[in-house]
Amino acid sequence: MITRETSVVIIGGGPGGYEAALVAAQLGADVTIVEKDGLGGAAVLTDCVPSKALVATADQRADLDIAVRLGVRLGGPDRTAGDGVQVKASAVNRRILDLAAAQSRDIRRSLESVGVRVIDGVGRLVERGLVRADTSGNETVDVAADVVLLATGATPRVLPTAVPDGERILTWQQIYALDDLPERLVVIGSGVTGAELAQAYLGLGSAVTLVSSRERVLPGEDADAATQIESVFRERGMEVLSTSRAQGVERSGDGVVVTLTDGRTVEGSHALLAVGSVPQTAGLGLEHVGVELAESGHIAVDRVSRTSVPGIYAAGDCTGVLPLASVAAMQGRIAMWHALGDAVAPLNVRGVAANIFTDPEIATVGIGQRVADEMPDVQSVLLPLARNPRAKMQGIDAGFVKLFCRTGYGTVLGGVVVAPKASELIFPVALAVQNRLSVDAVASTITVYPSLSGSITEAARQLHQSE
Ligand SMILES: Cc1cc2nc3c(=O)[nH]c(=O)nc-3n(C[C@H](O)[C@H](O)[C@H](O)COP(=O)(O)OP(=O)(O)OC[C@H]3O[C@@H](n4cnc5c(N)ncnc54)[C@H](O)[C@@H]3O)c2cc1C
Ligand SMILES: NC(=O)c1ccc[n+]([C@@H]2O[C@H](COP(=O)([O-])OP(=O)(O)OC[C@H]3O[C@@H](n4cnc5c(N)ncnc54)[C@H](O)[C@@H]3O)[C@@H](O)[C@H]2O)c1
Repeated sequence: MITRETSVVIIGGGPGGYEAALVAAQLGADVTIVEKDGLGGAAVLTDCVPSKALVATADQRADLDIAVRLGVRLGGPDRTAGDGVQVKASAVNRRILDLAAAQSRDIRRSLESVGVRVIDGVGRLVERGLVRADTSGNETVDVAADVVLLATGATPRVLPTAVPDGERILTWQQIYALDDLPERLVVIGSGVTGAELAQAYLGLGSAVTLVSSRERVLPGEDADAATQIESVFRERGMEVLSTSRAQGVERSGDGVVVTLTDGRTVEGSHALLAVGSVPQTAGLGLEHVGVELAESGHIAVDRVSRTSVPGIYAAGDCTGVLPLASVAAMQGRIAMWHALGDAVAPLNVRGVAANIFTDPEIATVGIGQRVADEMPDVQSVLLPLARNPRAKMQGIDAGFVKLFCRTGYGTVLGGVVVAPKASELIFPVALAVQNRLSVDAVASTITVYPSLSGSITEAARQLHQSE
């Protein structure tokens, strides 16, 4: 039985930390959260939320191009969508920062409303069961803890030869301070962050060069999806430099020069580093209590978020399990359910739906092509969206639905959707994967006509397993 005296101290107020705090408060614990930059964490203030708001702005402009293809004329008979449409970066960025700040305030309000004590400051472990916070008001506060949750996130990786200056050599956390749109942006790194932001700036009107260290962009993703997105990038005028690694970036007059490892150089007005993240574990006092780190520097945890030290849990990007806000939040909740004796199921990353907010979006759940290729009893089908009647009406010419199922049984094991708003379309596939539904169960569900989700039931129909 939990008593009010169970003291939970959480270091880090991102999704991993604040969602855990809400659960711990609900279970009757005495909860303190220590956050140094702002509630909501990097997810809300600099990473996930601002980037998705920027993408939403770019999408509005891209929709104008579709409108013109559908016969809409703007401003006169010969005007194309791009004519006269301008993006005011300062207004876009102001809106994004305001939106992030408002979300951070909402999170503070909801935490305080359930009695969570919020300390604005830097937290660290002094010994097992004791957290010290150096507050923004220059005080030192010690809080005794029966349970500690470390949810300190990660920070952008920077190259020693490309030191961000916040003006022209930028991390993704610094782009919202710009007053003007970069005229010629060089994005270094074609992982999810690089791909999303490169396309967003292209859509807003910047000339963009993407420096991709691999043969294709989004190397970790479904190859069919990544190949299609790279084609879209190139068709819309992005310069993609494949198998190119940045050696360093230097300022040069009013711009930057990016030197590649093969000696070539790329000039731009700005460079954006999107070369991954490093876990934020330095200075946390982990060595005082013996919390083990993995070789990558992440805090090692099991599927119920336990570290190597009893009573100390960790969640989110500092664990490196799967760097998504949704997963961080679930790891944090699981930690509290486990620590406070509530019913808990271990984290299942296979059921996690994820989305890349390019245009079109790429949404995935369950097994992917790579795993499917290694399993002898998996069947798959890929249906291009171009054949879908709704897609034709909406002027959608790229995208597809791919489904994986177990041969014989027909159980849905995974799927990939490449489409506008794929993040919404993946839900029925996620529901099928999570609940082990068969392709026949999906196929027998009547969808709206015409709708993009019709392609999901059609793919399921094509995977019907005959006796
Ligand atoms: C550009 C970008 C876009 C993304 N988009 C998405 C998306 O669309 N969907 C998605 O699911 N995920 C997305 N992610 C990933 C997502 O942002 C992270 O998985 C998520 O932020 C992890 O949450 P967290 O709580 O672990 O850490 P964070 O959100 O980083 O929060 C950790 C907090 O801890 C604080 N902290 C650190 N050390 C201390 C200390 N010693 N004392 C006090 N406070 C401390 C930090 O200041 C920070 O506020 C994106 C990531 C990036 C980089
Ligand atoms: N929509 C979303 O949910 C979303 C968005 C952004 C990030 N994220 C999360 O964050 C994780 C990390 O993504 P990320 O893109 O920030 O990092 P990443 O590590 O996945 O990608 C960084 C890329 O930069 C490349 N790179 C490294 N050094 C380079 C160099 N010198 N020159 C050129 N390229 C170089 C790497 O090869 C890699 O492909 C994702 O896997 C995802 O979980 C999620």
